Amino acid sequence: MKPNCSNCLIEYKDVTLSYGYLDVIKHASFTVHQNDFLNIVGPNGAGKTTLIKSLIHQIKPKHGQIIMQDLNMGYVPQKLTIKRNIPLTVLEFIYTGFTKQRLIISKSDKALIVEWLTKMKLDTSLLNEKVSHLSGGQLQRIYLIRSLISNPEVLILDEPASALDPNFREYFYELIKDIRRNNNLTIIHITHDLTDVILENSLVMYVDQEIKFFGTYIDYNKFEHEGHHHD
Ligand SMILES: Nc1ncnc2c1ncn2[C@@H]1O[C@H](COP(=O)(O)OP(=O)(O)OP(=O)(O)O)[C@@H](O)[C@H]1O
Repeated sequence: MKPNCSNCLIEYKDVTLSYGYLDVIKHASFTVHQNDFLNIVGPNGAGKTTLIKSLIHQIKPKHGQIIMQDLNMGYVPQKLTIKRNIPLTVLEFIYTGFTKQRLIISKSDKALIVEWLTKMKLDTSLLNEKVSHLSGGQLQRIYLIRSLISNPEVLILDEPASALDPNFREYFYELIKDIRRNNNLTIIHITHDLTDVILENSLVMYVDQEIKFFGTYIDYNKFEHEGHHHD
C-alpha cells in the first residue's frame, strides 16, 4: 500500500510496537519525506532501535499501520553482528550489499568497492582480509560501505559513529551530507549526540515510548529549553 500523505515515503499511523506484552512504542504517528534528515533521540531503552526495526520489517506493529513506498533501504545496525568465525573477506562482505549479485564479482563491481574503501579512508589491502579480523572502527566503516554501495533511497543509521574516532566521525558526517545532497538521499539516524550532524533543515524526533517531539532542530531547542531534558 502507498502512503496517503502527499509526497511522503513513509507513513506511521497510530503504531504500537511490542515484545510480548511489553509495549515499547505507543501510538506513533509521523511521516518521512524524500530528502529528510531525521534524527531520532531519546534515553536508553526508549524504543529507538525498535522503531527502526519496524521500518525494515524485522518487527510488525501490534496496532496501527506502517505504509511505505517500495524503497531500497540501506541499514547499519547498532550491534555489528559479525561472528568471529564467519569466513567472509571484506570484499565478499561488502558485495552482499549489492542489490544484484553474481557468482563471480565483476571487475567494475570490484573497482567500485575499492573506490569506497578509499572514500572511507581504509587501506585497499584490507580487501582480502577476513572481516572477523577487523577492529570495531574498521568493521563499522565496512558496514557503512555495504549500506551505501547500492545507492539506497533511504539510509538508516543506528548510532553509526559509536566506534569511529573523532576525526573520522566528522569526515563521515560530511560525507553522508554530501551524498544526501547529490543523490536526494533520505536519512533516518539514531544518535545520542546531535551536535555532530545537525543541518539547518534537520528534523528531530524525541522518543520515550511515545513521540514526545517531532519537528525542526530549531523548534527542538525550544522544546528542550521549556524544561525538557534528555540524557
Ligand atoms: N528482542 C527483545 N525482546 C524483548 N525486549 C526487548 C527486545 N529488544 C529490546 N527490548 C526492550 O525494549 C525496550 C526498548 O529497546 P530499544 O533497543 O528499542 O531502545 P533504544 O531506545 O534503542 O535504547 P538505546 O539508546 O539503549 O540503544 C527496552 O526496554 C528493551 O529492553
